[in-house]
Amino acid sequence: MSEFDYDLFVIGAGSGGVRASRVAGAYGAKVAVAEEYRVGGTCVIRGCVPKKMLVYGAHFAEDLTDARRFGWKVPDCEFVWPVLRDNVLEVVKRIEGSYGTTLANNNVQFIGERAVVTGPNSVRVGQTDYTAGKILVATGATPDVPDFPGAEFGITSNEVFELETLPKRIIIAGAGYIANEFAGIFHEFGAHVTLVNRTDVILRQYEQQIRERLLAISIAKGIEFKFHTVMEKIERQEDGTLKVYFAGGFDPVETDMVLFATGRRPNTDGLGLESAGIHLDKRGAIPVDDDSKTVCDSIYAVGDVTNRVQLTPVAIREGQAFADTIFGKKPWRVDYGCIPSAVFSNPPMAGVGLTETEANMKYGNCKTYTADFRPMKNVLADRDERALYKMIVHSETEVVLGLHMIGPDAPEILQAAAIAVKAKLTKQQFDETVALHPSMAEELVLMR
Ligand SMILES: Cc1cc2nc3c(=O)[nH]c(=O)nc-3n(C[C@H](O)[C@H](O)[C@H](O)COP(=O)(O)OP(=O)(O)OC[C@H]3O[C@@H](n4cnc5c(N)ncnc54)[C@H](O)[C@@H]3O)c2cc1C
Ligand SMILES: NC(=O)c1ccc[n+]([C@@H]2O[C@H](COP(=O)([O-])OP(=O)(O)OC[C@H]3O[C@@H](n4cnc5c(N)ncnc54)[C@H](O)[C@@H]3O)[C@@H](O)[C@H]2O)c1
Repeated sequence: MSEFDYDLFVIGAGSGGVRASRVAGAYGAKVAVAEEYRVGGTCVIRGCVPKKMLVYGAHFAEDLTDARRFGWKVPDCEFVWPVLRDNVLEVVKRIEGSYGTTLANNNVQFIGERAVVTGPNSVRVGQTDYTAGKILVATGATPDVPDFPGAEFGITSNEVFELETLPKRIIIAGAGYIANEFAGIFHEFGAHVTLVNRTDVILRQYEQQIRERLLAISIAKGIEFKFHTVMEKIERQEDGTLKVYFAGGFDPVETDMVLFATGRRPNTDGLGLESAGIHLDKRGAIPVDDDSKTVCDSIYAVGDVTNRVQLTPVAIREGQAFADTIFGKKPWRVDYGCIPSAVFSNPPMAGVGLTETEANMKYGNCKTYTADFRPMKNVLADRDERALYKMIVHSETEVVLGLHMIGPDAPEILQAAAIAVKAKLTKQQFDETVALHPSMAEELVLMR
């Protein structure tokens, strides 16, 4: 008999926590997972999954317009938000249910409440104390909302999926992932979208030419950008609309909705980690080593709460590596090199490996190749939107160091190409691959 109630107690049933719980359970460990909201976490309930479904739904606005150029007699169409919203929420509920079933099938005990750490081997849920050989903190992150008068009148990505009605005008704070994805979504739903950003750089971590192409296309579509400013105050007016004031001499603007997309901070408030001697970094994240272990030998942390890479597949890998290493006797570590990522903006962009600036800093002058083209579908649709692919290549070895793209289906194309970049293939090996014609992806092997 173990001296503890559980071999593993997981706090948070999101991407990282569910993977770690079910894999540890499958290895025969006695596992409990506590979740204060809904099984599935951010990705399933109010992140990647419903977001992607809204991206699909929103894109019909352009598809239906383009269809006429392809010979379809499309009558004037009406978009009914509650239908899309409720269908998306229904699918989310089904996925949540299947996550619960997976936990049960792997003998993981589910506790639907908030848990806090009370010591190296103990947690508290409500009035009940539990002990565990290992504790895994997988509590994710939460929207970081700037503090200024009236900020409470804005919403975050937590609320955006359940709106009663769609705004006709929306101001989005931030110019990162969520801001650009929802700018595309709301614009296609017919709203006037304004993005407000402290600098004039959007999606800073992406390749400059690619993000500049997104900015140019977004502006051409009618999305408005207010750069070098921040919101200073929001007032709610008698008719329910909002008046937003900006720093730096910009006139106030009336709007129906404000969405904060200003980053996500680790969910560590009141989590009791100090009871185990764990101190947070200045972003509130839990510091961990390469095995996701904290300074306390019995406590580990994975996913957004560690603020390493805030992406679902990374949280899942960290959870899997933890469970394999600790409960499966198969130790391995997550490799953070060449993580592909995408922004589901309109059009979407995606990238893997080094940007040109990063590559030049690391290796000196690198070679770059680009393909700047109008996708065939856009030609017939008479849509003046060009795709751009960019490859960064080591000047001596010819190894492809980075691949970046914007255009239709860029995330789908990049996932496959990321295998080649991760495998350190050379430009010549790309070129030796026969093009698949006609496709957009063939540009990858035809770049000059
Ligand atoms: C709008 C949006 C879109 C996104 N889109 C993408 C995308 O397209 N691709 C991508 O890779 N990533 C995307 N992400 C990021 C992705 O959702 C996260 O990186 C991922 O969910 C992190 O997983 P996690 O396990 O660390 O945390 P989470 O999935 O957030 O899970 C943490 C869980 O812990 C629970 N919890 C917190 N504190 C406690 C406590 N004390 N007790 C019990 N339970 C607790 C929370 O309720 C939550 O369910 C998106 C995020 C957002 C917000
Ligand atoms: N497609 C995807 O994979 C995807 C989609 C959505 C979210 N995510 C993940 O979720 C994380 C959070 O998304 P996000 O868009 O909120 O963050 P982000 O880090 O991508 O962007 C935050 C933006 O807010 C700005 N900002 C920060 N503080 C501010 C302040 N006080 N006032 C004004 N502007 C401020 C930043 O300059 C930046 O433009 C992302 O970093 C990403 O890891 C991923």
